[in-house]
Amino acid sequence: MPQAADFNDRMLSLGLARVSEAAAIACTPLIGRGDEKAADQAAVDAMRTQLNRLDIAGVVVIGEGERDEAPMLFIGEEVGTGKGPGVDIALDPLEGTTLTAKDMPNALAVIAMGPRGSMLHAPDVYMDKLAIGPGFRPGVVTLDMSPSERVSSLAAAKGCSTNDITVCVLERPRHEEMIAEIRSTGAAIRLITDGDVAGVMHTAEPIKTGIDMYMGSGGAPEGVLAAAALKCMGGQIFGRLTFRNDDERGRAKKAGISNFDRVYTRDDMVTGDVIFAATGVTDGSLVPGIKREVGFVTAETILMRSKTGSVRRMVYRNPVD
Ligand SMILES: O=P(O)(O)OC[C@H]1O[C@](O)(COP(=O)(O)O)[C@@H](O)[C@@H]1O
Ligand SMILES: [Mn+2]
Repeated sequence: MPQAADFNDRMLSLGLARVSEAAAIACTPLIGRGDEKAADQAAVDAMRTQLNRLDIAGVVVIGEGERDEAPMLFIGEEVGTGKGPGVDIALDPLEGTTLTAKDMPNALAVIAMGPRGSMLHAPDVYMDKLAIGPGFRPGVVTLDMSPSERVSSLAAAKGCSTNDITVCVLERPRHEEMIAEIRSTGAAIRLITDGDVAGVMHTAEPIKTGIDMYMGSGGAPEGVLAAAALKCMGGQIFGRLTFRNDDERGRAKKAGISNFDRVYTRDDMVTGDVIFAATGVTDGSLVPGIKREVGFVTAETILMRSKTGSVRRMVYRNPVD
């Protein structure tokens, strides 16, 4: 099998865009139809078909779950034609199933690819996350700081008041205390109902999105995908796995994790070069969603490579029946 040195990300990245594109387009008839499962299934099927056309010897590292609970794109599944470089794949065919079912903003089809062995095998548990965009010294905010310390430290680094900071947070009962503490600093909070991959990515383009920092817990798999995105866009992300019970600790052990308290940096989660593609399903601040007009469907993909920091936006318009 060709090794990491053969990871030709220039050409592979173009193929990757077709994969997220196919997943997003497959959701088209299911946007706003109230059926999360059907939307997710459509995205998974389309992503898998397209992924298997790529000349890679891929292994799904971040996928739809373990083999027994996910019929397709399960963790460990081999994908691609097998006739190319050995690669790790992280994917979330529909990141924001509920957002899609309700036609709310920021649902994405997401995939990232790196050389074999370069991505954290994150179990399907929660991860406490903290992210900021590019241009700050390492450690200006850390997971060990309290939420208010993070806001103050970031404001000092930006040379602004805490009132000028906006933090993005998933609206969940588990975040109530954190939200109250952030509010006590005078910072603004952009509450999102779902979709923390987009939430984290928003910190990398603060002028466009108005978001300076992301914090709170969400899926660990989404943490690795967000780390892949920030590796391309610039920015810092920290993640610490959190466990609610022994079953979840067992999942982590099975994934090869022994230190349960470890704080993972962006480059711990994604250790090598990575390429990242996300196609908008519903309209978002970073990428527009699928558009339908009679006879046509249009999809927009953001495609990025960490090696060069290049960002491509690809608009695809295709006739449909
Ligand atoms: O809804 P929970 O259990 O708080 O989990 C949060 C996770 O779910 C999401 O909001 C949506 O993920 P899916 O649409 O892939 O299920 C993620 O962005 C986030 O990491
Ligand atoms: Mn998701």
